[in-house]
Amino acid sequence: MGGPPALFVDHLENGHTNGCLLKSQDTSVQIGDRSFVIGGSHEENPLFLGVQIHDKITNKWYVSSPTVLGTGPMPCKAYSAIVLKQGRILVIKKDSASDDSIWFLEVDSPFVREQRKLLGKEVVAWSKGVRGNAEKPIVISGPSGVGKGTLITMLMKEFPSMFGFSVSHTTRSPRCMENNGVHYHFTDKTVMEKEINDGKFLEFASVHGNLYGTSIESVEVVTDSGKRCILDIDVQGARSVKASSLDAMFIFVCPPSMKELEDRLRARGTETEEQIQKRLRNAEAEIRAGKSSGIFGHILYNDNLEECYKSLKDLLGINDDAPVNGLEVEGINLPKEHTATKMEDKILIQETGEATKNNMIVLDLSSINGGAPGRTRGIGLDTVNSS
Ligand SMILES: Nc1ncnc2c1ncn2[C@@H]1O[C@H](COP(=O)(O)OP(=O)(O)OP(=O)(O)O)[C@@H](O)[C@H]1O
Ligand SMILES: Nc1nc2c(ncn2[C@@H]2O[C@H](COP(=O)(O)O)[C@@H](O)[C@H]2O)c(=O)[nH]1
Repeated sequence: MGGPPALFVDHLENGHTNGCLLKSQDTSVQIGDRSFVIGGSHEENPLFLGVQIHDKITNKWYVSSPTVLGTGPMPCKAYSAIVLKQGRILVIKKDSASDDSIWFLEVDSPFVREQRKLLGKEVVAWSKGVRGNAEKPIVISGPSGVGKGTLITMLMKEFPSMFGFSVSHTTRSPRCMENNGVHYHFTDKTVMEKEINDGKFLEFASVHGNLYGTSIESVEVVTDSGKRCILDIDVQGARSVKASSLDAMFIFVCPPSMKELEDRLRARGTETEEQIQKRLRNAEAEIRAGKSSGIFGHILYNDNLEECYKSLKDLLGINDDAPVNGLEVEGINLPKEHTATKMEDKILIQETGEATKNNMIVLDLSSINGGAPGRTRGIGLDTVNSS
């Protein structure tokens, strides 16, 4: 984005900071002692909308743009920006596609504060606004070899358009039947560590001697396709997700016995004897944590596979009559030219310009949930004729 134009500073110094359009395509909002200027393109990724911060007390711009977490919106002609509670800014893109019009920029939400502490730098996070209440993502954990992957494969095969798998990153080598980008994103430790440091991961953990992690993008890709996202991750990762705002359902899968777990791991034939021993040692601690940590709302025993699969479907509220198709992703169509006004938890969007039909769109934000990393769900939408 380069240095901010003097025009910005003038406007900020003159106090025209709350939702006021600075240039045809730039908007600034003030939260506490800081102004957030939204516009142009991001310093490191020109495909994304830029964000810069101005400190009112020192009257100085932050030297570099904040680290941006999550996939942000692409730049467009103009934006409205409205300050919400909990350090969030609602960003409405003008003249954009219906699946790309509503975004939330978190500048001081609990997630952003935690990430700022963790990464030791200034951070903001984007999440796209989604209409209605999509079903919660599902986190499935359990010791290696218990059958998580088998159960997930069965679910995805039976309901291909209802569920989508969050493809994790890992530093372990691929097994012979595994494909990059399908089973995992296979990567190098140094590359993955850099990406973790850049805030690209929702969670990560060292598991059985390798690094594994769920990128924010992996979850977003599934959510955007309208499918319910499934994460197959270990207990440490589940703990991190529980602490995030993903608002997921947590399921732990137990083996019928340690002997059976060992037999399954051996029969799978994918690990060396040394790796099997390591996985079995870790399994005991994982099962203890799975049962007692309070992370998991549901525990399944995978003894008989068909019975366990049926219990999983019951838990997820699907049975043989369930629709095979996933949810339609409903867009939010906004007039090209409009003004946006906040009234408590509602945003009134009034069409302007010559072709106005006196239609007002009301965005109801009273039930929004989720947020960065991922999507902000639960936006209500109403159209009112104001003539
Ligand atoms: N109920 C079951 N009875 C017998 N064998 C099973 C059962 N469930 C799964 N298996 C077998 O156990 C092996 C391990 O299953 P799977 O690979 O799904 O485990 P996982 O929990 O995903 O392991 P990891 O965490 O290492 O990825 C596979 O060979 C699978 O076919
Ligand atoms: N914390 C995370 N754990 C993950 C992730 N992806 C997989 N896993 C867990 O690792 C073990 C081993 O998997 P394997 O494929 O090597 O057998 C297993 O328990 C998975 O649940 C992740 O992204 N984050």
